[in-house]
Amino acid sequence: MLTEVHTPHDLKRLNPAELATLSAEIRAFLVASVSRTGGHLGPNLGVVELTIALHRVFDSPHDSILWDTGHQAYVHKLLTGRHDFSRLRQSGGLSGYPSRAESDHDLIENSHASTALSYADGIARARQILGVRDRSVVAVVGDGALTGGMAWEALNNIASATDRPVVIVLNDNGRSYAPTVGGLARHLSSLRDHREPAAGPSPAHPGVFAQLGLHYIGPVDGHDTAAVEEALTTARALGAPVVVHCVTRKGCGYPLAESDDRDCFHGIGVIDSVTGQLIKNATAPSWTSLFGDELVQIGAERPDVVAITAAMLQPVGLQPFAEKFPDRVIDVGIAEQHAATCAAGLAAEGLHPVVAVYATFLNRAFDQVLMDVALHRAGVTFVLDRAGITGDDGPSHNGMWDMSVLHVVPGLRIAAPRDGSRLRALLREAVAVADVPTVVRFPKGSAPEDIETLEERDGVDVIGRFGSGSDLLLVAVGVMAGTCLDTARQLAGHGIGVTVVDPRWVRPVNPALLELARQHRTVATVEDNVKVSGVGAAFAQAVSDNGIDTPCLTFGIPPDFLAVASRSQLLAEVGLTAGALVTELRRLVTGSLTTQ
Ligand SMILES: Cc1ncc(C[n+]2csc(CCOP(=O)(O)OP(=O)(O)O)c2C)c(N)n1
Ligand SMILES: CC(=O)[C@@H](O)[C@H](O)COP(=O)(O)O
Ligand SMILES: [Mg+2]
Repeated sequence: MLTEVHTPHDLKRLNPAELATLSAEIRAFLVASVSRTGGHLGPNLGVVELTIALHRVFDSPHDSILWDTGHQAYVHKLLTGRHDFSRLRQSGGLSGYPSRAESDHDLIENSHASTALSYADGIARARQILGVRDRSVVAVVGDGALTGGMAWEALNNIASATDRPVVIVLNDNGRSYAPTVGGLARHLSSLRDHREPAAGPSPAHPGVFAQLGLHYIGPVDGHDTAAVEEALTTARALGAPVVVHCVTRKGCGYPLAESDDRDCFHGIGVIDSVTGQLIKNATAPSWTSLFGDELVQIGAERPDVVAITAAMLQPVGLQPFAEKFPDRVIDVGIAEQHAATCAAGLAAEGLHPVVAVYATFLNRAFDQVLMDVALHRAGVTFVLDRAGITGDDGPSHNGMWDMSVLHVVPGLRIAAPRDGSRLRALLREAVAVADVPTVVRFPKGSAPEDIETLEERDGVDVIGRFGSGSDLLLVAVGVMAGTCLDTARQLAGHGIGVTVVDPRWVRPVNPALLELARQHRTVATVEDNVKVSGVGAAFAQAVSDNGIDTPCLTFGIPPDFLAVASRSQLLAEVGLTAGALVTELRRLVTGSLTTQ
């Protein structure tokens, strides 16, 4: 059946029995394929019937179907002619999120949660202004995404006009990774319990959506294609903003996922689809686990240390801390802005909060970090996992902007550990700071072997000396230390003397680093962050401000979005490999040496 569906129109002619067969085939396909590649299996198993119903009732791409976060759009991709999932989230393969380059059925590529309703409001307003009345706007939003503040800013606007229809499909499976938290989760649960057989436009119980003035249809069994179709048909005919509350199960139809109380196989690696076990098990400990382990030890010594997650307790490594100190972990939902300012409140009362988020998601809380935390000199520590190029999770998941945006925050200190031992040490140093915000950032995956310090210079670690002379000072930022040591070894082979240093704290600039710059003919900084206003730029500025005439070279990620590919492929693409650095540095250093 699935092989015969190339466009949504092919769905419209299927009878209920054929639709049931199609659902089963899609589920089998997802389990088989995503087990082989990794990806968001649980969320997509939960929206099979919902997506089929959507594409039978609405006429994409004439009608706009928006996916919040977009990690649950695999079924949408299958129904819009994209059946080759063999290279999912790999270079040349399908993106793990909607992608306009792949299809005109895809509109939102940003995989940051809680944005779809704002897009929907904008599209609906544009169509009203332009007099376009025959194109529906549908936004699929999860219960987790609905815990994000932006979603409520949008709801407030969508509810502001009864003649500007937006169909909001609430995909309520009761979970983000873990069960969704807060008053909203409780309210949705109460709406689910008032399950009404008919999907009438007026609620039997005026829930929050009805109170806002939105029509409410539901709760509807999100795994009953016919029931969802009926509700969507009613919603479409209303010609007004409406919430269709679909109750679904994450991982539906795959018992290993449905019964997984950790996260219902939210995002899996390569697994054995029969046992559910990870096949590619990393050997070295992950950065995340090292952070989580050290924080537990700190928590035992420091009763003032508390931890905050934005609906990602397990992915950011706070599970062990939560098990040990259940009263000192706060899950705010997908609400990074609230997390930052709530942390400022916690700090104001004398606690030391550790806010653990993925680097890319802290972008969302920049103003809160700047004004609510730093302006108030609050001792909050932000731990940024997935910092730098992550790669396969797409352009909006690379954690490549944090050191640029955070460099303008007065007083804020940034640490970039080069290995697990430095992570442990720098985390301790960070939580010891009570009068300014601190940041510790590290990449996805396994931590490298420890890189020992040859000599410590007032906080700057000299980690390598190669060849003779002081031709080049190579400043390695965090995880780039290994690459810089490889680069230095090769440069020495070409007669260039290199000192490799790790500043550990990259903001503020350490005076000892300036002194080292003074002692070398050339300086180069290498960072897994956007070049623009990153560590290299700030260091070059400091060198200049201090009247040091050493030429400074900056190596980082170019300020552009990166395509879907592996981390290693993208590092090569942006020239952050030893080979590329050697070529570039030989040219630049030799050139600058000859002019001196
Ligand atoms: C701003 C932001 N923070 C965190 C995440 C990580 N994240 C991706 S999906 C997800 C849970 C989404 O839950 P829900 O919206 O209910 O969708 P479901 O997976 O249940 O279908 C989270 C926290 C994100 N994508 N964006
Ligand atoms: C969709 C989303 O934002 C998360 O599920 C993210 O994809 C997880 O990333 P990791 O797989 O690196 O934990
Ligand atoms: Mg959910």
